[in-house]
Amino acid sequence: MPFKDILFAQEGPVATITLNRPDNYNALAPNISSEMLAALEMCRNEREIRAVVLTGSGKAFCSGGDIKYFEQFAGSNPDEPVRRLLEPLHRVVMDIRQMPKPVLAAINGAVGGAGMSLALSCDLRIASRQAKFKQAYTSLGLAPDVGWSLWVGLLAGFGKASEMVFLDPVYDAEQAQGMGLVHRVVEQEELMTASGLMAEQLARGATQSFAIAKAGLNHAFLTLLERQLEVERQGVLNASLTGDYQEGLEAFLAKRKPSFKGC
Ligand SMILES: CC(C)(COP(=O)(O)OP(=O)(O)OC[C@H]1O[C@@H](n2cnc3c(N)ncnc32)[C@H](O)[C@@H]1OP(=O)(O)O)[C@@H](O)C(=O)NCCC(=O)NCCSC(=O)/C=C1/CC=CC=CO1
Repeated sequence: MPFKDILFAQEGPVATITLNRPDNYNALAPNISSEMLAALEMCRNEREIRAVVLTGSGKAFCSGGDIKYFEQFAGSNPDEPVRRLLEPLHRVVMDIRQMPKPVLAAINGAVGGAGMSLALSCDLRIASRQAKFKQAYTSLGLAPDVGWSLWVGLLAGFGKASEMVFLDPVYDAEQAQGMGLVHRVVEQEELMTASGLMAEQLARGATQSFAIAKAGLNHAFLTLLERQLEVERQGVLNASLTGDYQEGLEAFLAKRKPSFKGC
């Protein structure tokens, strides 16, 4: 299947999906999510595939929602791009969680907003030492979505989730590992080798056993996911109607600090 915004490769039992919009730091617009859905379906249906790697091309893993796409709707329909993006992205996250095979995020660089949600929805994460992590939503005048509040709350805890929401620091890979957001940190040049080796180990594992165990983990920890996605959907739509979001958008595009008014 020809893809425009992702690359798809299969080597034996390991499939690799690469987000491939490097000029926009692999930002998420509707087409890239649709292509991820198609690639995930192939991974699910192809019996030979027993492990999936998700990574990004260039300097970023994924910078979240595509701010240049949001800009096209600024003013008249500010919530429209959020609506258009959320529907396929929610399905991507559900498909990753319901994939009866392990999904490994190979985090090659910057991660922001919904890009973090995407990485955290995977089963395992290896990060390059050059990776950096930013919540990003609230600095844009939006609110976390795509399961972000659930993932970060579960993995890093309520305190760190609050720090990220209110202060929006940029964490490096070691800090992210210390918080439980990534499992391993390796040198940039070793990332794809280390990820490939881990994926091969996963692909040699008891795939049916992994599928049953993953369903059990989902049931124990993620029964709230669908409800959380709905709460976040409503939240980010409400936030997208504020003046502060307009300001956040303009400030990002003008490469300046936003001046929020609180409304
Ligand atoms: C922290 C960063 C991710 C990385 O910082 P840095 O390494 O300093 O890189 P920059 O110089 O800032 O950026 C490099 C170029 O990439 C462009 N870019 C970066 N992020 C985006 C983006 N999200 N959309 C479009 N383009 C992006 C940036 O303009 C630079 O291009 P030029 O060289 O041409 O100028 C940092 O980049 C950062 O903080 N990015 C923004 C993160 C962000 O705000 N993401 C959106 C959060 S909201 C979100 O994810 C929301 C939704 C909402 C609704 C539905 C669905 C999904 O998400």
